[in-house]
Amino acid sequence: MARRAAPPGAGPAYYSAAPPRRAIHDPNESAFSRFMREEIWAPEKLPGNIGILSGLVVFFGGIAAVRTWGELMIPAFTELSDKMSLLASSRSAARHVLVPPAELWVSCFHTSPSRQAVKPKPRGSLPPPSRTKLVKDVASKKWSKKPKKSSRYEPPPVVEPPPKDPVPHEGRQDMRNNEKEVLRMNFDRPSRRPRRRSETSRKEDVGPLPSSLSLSEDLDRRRGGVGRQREDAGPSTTTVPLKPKVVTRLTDESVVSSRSESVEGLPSEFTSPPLMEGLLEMVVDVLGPHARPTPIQALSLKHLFKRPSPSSSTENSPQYHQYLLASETGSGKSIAYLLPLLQNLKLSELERAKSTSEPRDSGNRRASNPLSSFAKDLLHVVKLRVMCASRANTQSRQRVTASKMAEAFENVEGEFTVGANQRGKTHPVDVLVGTPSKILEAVRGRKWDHEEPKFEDTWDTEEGGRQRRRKVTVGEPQISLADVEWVVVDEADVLFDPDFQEETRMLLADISAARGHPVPFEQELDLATQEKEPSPLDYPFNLILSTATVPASLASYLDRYHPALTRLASPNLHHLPRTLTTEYAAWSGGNRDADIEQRIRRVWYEDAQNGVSEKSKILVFCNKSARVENLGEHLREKGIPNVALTSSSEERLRGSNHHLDGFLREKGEGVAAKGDAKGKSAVKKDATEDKEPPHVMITTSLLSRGLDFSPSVKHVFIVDEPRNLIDFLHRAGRSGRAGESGKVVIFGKPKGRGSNRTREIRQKVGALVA
Ligand SMILES: Nc1ncnc2c1ncn2[C@@H]1O[C@H](COP(=O)(O)OP(=O)(O)OP(=O)(O)O)[C@@H](O)[C@H]1O
Repeated sequence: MARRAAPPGAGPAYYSAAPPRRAIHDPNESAFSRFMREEIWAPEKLPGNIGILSGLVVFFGGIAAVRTWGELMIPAFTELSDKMSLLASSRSAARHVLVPPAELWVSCFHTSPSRQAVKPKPRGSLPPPSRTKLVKDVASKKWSKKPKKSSRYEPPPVVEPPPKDPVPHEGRQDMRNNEKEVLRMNFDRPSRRPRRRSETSRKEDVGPLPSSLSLSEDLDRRRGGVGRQREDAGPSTTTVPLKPKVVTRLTDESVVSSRSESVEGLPSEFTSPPLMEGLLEMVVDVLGPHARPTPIQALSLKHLFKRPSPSSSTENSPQYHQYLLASETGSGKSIAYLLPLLQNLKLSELERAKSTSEPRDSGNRRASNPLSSFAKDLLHVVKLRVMCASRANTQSRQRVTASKMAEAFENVEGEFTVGANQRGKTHPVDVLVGTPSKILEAVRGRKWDHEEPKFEDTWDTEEGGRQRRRKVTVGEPQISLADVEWVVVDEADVLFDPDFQEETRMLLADISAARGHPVPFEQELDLATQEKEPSPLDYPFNLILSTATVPASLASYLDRYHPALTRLASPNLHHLPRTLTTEYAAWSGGNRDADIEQRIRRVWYEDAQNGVSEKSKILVFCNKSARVENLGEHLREKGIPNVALTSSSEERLRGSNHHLDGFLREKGEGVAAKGDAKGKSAVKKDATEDKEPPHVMITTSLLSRGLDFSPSVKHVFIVDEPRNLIDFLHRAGRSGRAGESGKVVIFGKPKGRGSNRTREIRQKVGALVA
């Protein structure tokens, strides 16, 4: 490169003051020292390099520190995490959705490790979380020496399986199956609301119908030996000629399906014998000349008309039997138990009259059951006297006058005359009908169970006045049960459910005591419990239990306390009547009352299309009283007269039947003045005569049992989901009775939210179709 020339006149200063800056290369200098000199230590680059270098040191130092810290800490955190299963529900939900490290973090963040060592406490008792404490504790753990990991593979320690239960819990699996079954059977959704007592007690109902309702033969086999004992005992060991392995679960597919096959070998007609002439006459009168016995009646004709042989039954130890009659709704169970009962009463009365000159009226009841009008219908010829223990006939409501009693006994056939009960005379009655509580009241005296002290009492009130408690007078017993020979418990599943079982058992025990053979009575008895050793109840009278459904609690009670019970079951038990069809109606998504109204109008339109002159009667079931009232109001506004009946309805509180009379009367017929629910005994015609009778009755499960609406009611609407399948069977069973056609319409949501539920119900109802 050419050197620049010095300006003219420039001296040596020029050269020293501004020498051109250029590197002086040492030819021996290494590349590294040159790089360090020029790139690192060069004054203009040095500050930047120092910055980069310190950054790198911090970065790698940090990684190393975190790694060491992590190695030490993660086992500690894992341990903590395991112990932190006490997480509250929200956090435990987080555990399930978060990936493990996050889970660890969540756990650590919320819980103090000092709590981990102690047993998890229930939520709510934990103190507020303390993160500071966690850090402190973890810090102390950090310094504890970690055992060095061996490079050699060591197999994990062998964990011995826990020893098996020395005594296996019998039935545990069954219980689990049972629970599943309960879930399957139950229409109820799980609810967080605490159950009220009545709801809890109804829980029994929602249980599975038992597989234990097998016929007696099957039952004996399972018990191993009971059958033998019973064989010795005499005729009560009769087995049922239906398929011996009938197992009646609601969803059991193996239930006998062919009626003709199942009634083989049973009487196919009402004949005399076994019926006595007068009774046969009455059956023909009530049911018509072509009536054939239903399966349960055929079973009754075969087994319940056997009179104990003189050898097995003596004056001092007569032979008594226990029967269960179980068959679907509307299958004629009332006749099945009334015929043998009435015939037996009549025959024993005739026998007694032959052997002694004792007058007929002993003043005591000889049978007790909760059904009267039907019995009265049957008794025109055989002349037995029936009385109904209801509010109208007992002193619990108001003073009974001779005229009131005369009214109450107006329909009693035979020689019965109303006596002056008030003057201490007795009322001879052959059949007493009533609820256990009403009969107990008549037996023990009015207000026998009153909890208030039976004396007058006064005390000072807070306001300074004096309060007076009225004296409670326990009434005189009105009847004696010493002569009771037959007891029928109709709707046995209800009368032995937790709400009523105590009164029912108490009444049975009272009758036994009155007859001089007391039986043990436990006030607080859980019928479903298997804990106690059962002591069979041997009542000194004939006992018939009648029911359309047998819940698990009843089956287990009968198995344990009534081993000698003869179980007679129709093949269609726990199914809908065969003549009942099911239909599903969809909510439109708008006003549900309007949907129901539309469906009602459709029924009547179809009636008109089919040439039916009288509109069909429709029974609508809701779950709540408020819903009943609202729907009633809506229909009334739309010009559909109806009867809305709830437990708090005025008429019901008065104990009157007129609401039913109004619904069941035909056009041109007046409302019954008194007595008969069907209005048959209406003599007085009234202003309602020319009015269009209501064709719709809306109610709750209040009317789902025991009432025979046939043949008036052909349509049942189920607008709210019933509590369980048993409830459904009883509601639907108000129609399609005694071989009459009927239809049950079930409302539900076909799509959208709630449609799964509808599908589920449809499936369950489908399983009930015979
Ligand atoms: N053999 C028969 N032939 C024709 N009709 C009958 C016969 N037996 C009973 N009935 C009629 O069947 C109807 C229903 O009878 P009942 O009330 O006894 O049935 P149920 O089985 O007790 O019903 P639920 O379980 O619902 O109380 C009655 O109207 C009765 O007159």
